[in-house]
Amino acid sequence: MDLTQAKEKIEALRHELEEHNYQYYVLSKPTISDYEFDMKLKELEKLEAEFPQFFDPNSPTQRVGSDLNQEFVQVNHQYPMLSLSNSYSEGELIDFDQRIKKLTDEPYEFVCELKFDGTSVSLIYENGALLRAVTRGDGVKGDDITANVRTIRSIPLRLKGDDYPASFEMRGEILLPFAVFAELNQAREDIGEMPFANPRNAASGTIKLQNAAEVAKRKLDAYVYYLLGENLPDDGHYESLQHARKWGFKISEHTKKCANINEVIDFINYWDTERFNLPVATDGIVIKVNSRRLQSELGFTAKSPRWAIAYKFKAEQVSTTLESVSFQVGRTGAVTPVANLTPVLLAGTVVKRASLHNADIINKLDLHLEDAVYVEKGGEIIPKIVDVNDSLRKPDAQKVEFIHECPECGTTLIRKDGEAAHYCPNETGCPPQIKGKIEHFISRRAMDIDGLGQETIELLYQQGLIRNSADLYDLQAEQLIPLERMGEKSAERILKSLQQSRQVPFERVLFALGIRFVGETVAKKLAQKLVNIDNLAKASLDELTAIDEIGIRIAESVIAYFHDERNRELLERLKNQGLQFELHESVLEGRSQKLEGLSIVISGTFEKHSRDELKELIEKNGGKSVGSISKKTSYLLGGANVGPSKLEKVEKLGIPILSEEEFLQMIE
Ligand SMILES: NC(=O)c1ccc[n+]([C@@H]2O[C@H](COP(=O)([O-])OP(=O)(O)OC[C@H]3O[C@@H](n4cnc5c(N)ncnc54)[C@H](O)[C@@H]3O)[C@@H](O)[C@H]2O)c1
Ligand SMILES: [Zn+2]
Repeated sequence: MDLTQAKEKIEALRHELEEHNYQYYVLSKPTISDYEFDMKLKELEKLEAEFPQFFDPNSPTQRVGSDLNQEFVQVNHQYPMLSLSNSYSEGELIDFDQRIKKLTDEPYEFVCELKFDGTSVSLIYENGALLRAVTRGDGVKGDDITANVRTIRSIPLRLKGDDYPASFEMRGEILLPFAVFAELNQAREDIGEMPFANPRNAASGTIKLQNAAEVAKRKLDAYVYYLLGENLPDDGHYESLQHARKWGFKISEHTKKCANINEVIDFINYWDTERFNLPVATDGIVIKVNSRRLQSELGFTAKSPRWAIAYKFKAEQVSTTLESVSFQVGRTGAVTPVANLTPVLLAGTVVKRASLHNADIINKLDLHLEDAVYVEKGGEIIPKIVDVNDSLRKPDAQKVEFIHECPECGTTLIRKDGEAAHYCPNETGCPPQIKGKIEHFISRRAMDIDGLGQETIELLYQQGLIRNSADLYDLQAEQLIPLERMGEKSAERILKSLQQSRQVPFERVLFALGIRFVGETVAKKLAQKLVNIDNLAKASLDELTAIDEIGIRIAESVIAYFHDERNRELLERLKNQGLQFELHESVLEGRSQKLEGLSIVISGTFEKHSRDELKELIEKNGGKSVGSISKKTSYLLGGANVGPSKLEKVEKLGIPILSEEEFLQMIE
């Protein structure tokens, strides 16, 4: 390779890696696997070492990938938040041990920790209280996510005991346990939202939401793993963590002290498969030198500490045969292909099926029946097919084709522009969709009908007693009692609960209707803004998209819903049954139009109200709360610590700044 070629290659790699960093850290939507990313990074590192004349401090090899986001206030880290160097083999670990031996004469121990796969956070404690929580950002400064972090129950807001340092920093990982992740994705799929690819992306996406109440609903969890500060209780990192546990921090019980690198390797081998029994995603093991004094002697490179290394598990792969592909229709009509495999042992469990997600993936793999396929189990729970060994393919093998008709009702499937999934459009006539809609309608967060579950719905459907949610309200005791596993008592309970559901507030009724993309939060927004169903049915695209958080996709879906004659009939019947289709009077109280036509940006921290409360006040008084400053912004509602870039912008555009006091006077 000559100099020009090297320079070109280096620049191309830097550019490509920067793009992947952005996809991964800012958008939480990576497009290549971590392994592929790390291999490209290593290639760049090698080239940069070979051609030092092209050194650049801004290269992805020299900096941690940035998660900074303009919507948050940024704060400088007291201690830089770095990455960890990665290794994928025992050999690299032995090299790591050798490098330390060269740098010091004294004996040392290692601490092995699970590498939790989430998003890192810095927590600042002062006098035993959580003062601030900040993301890693670009390593030097991060986004202030304190309000969101306060909703995580495993992060103590007040510490226990009295022997903690007056001021210190705790580092940890915010994550979403598998079970919560599965629930969240189910809820997203229920309303036709794209599910998250894995728990890590879900956690990093959640922690950057603008609405702390929404974050609280997602039930994030966190482990902490590193203490920083001046007067720490112990020189040992391991021992410090044991103290911190007594102060109320959640520390993994699987942290272990190891006397030498061989013990480290044993620990790694044990967790290579055992990690699949954990309730949370892990992607490796972190190995740290225990003594802090030695840590500071060893110091840092530009990007990572010399006293620690991450060993990353390669996702385990096995080869097996693809027997057939079946197509499942979900409750929103989305059709999911599933691969049926010759059963094979993978990471401790027998795998018979793998997710294929959508038609694009089938085409990309160029799947044929009887193919030898590689199956992998990564951060997700359901394994996936990652590759095909096409050298083993028989010449007459049959290509896997995506179906054109719904396997449940025969309707021709459709695919919307820009969407990967195929849908059965027969919303009111396709059995899984009918049942799915009714199940959603009766669910706890919607109409909350007691005594009715998936099985009973199935039964009532088979008996021809229900075809939509309004049919539920026509059910009679004598129709229910003869049903299998029913009885007078259960029938009574169902009818009573249906009766009570007539009091369920409008916003939940709206959510229960199961309009595509109208989840709980959107339903609430629509109800509060438009007050009753008739206004909603009449609302134009412009009116709908003018509402905070309602984008074109949701607006179009709402319009299409009311456009459908069958939905209008259904609503008429539900109205006649006495369900709530209007906001309750008590909610309407305290509303005004004092801020009509004003769009206000909130920034900084306030004394009397949280940012969420202020947002609600703006909306309650007819104003619009927007995220970023533009020419159309009427005011900046500024508290303490308004970001400098925001201040600069309002000055340039001549936008007046309101204090919290002034704002409250405006709406008095
Ligand atoms: N697929 C992509 O497009 C893409 C893009 C960028 C980065 N990545 C992946 O991200 C990784 C680099 O990200 P990174 O810089 O966050 O490094 P990293 O995730 O490999 O390691 C550092 C992080 O580990 C976490 N961690 C978990 N448990 C820990 C413990 N016990 N002690 C210390 N830290 C712990 C912390 O959040 C810390 O920031 C690479 O492995 C790369 O594969 C992938
Ligand atoms: Zn169908």
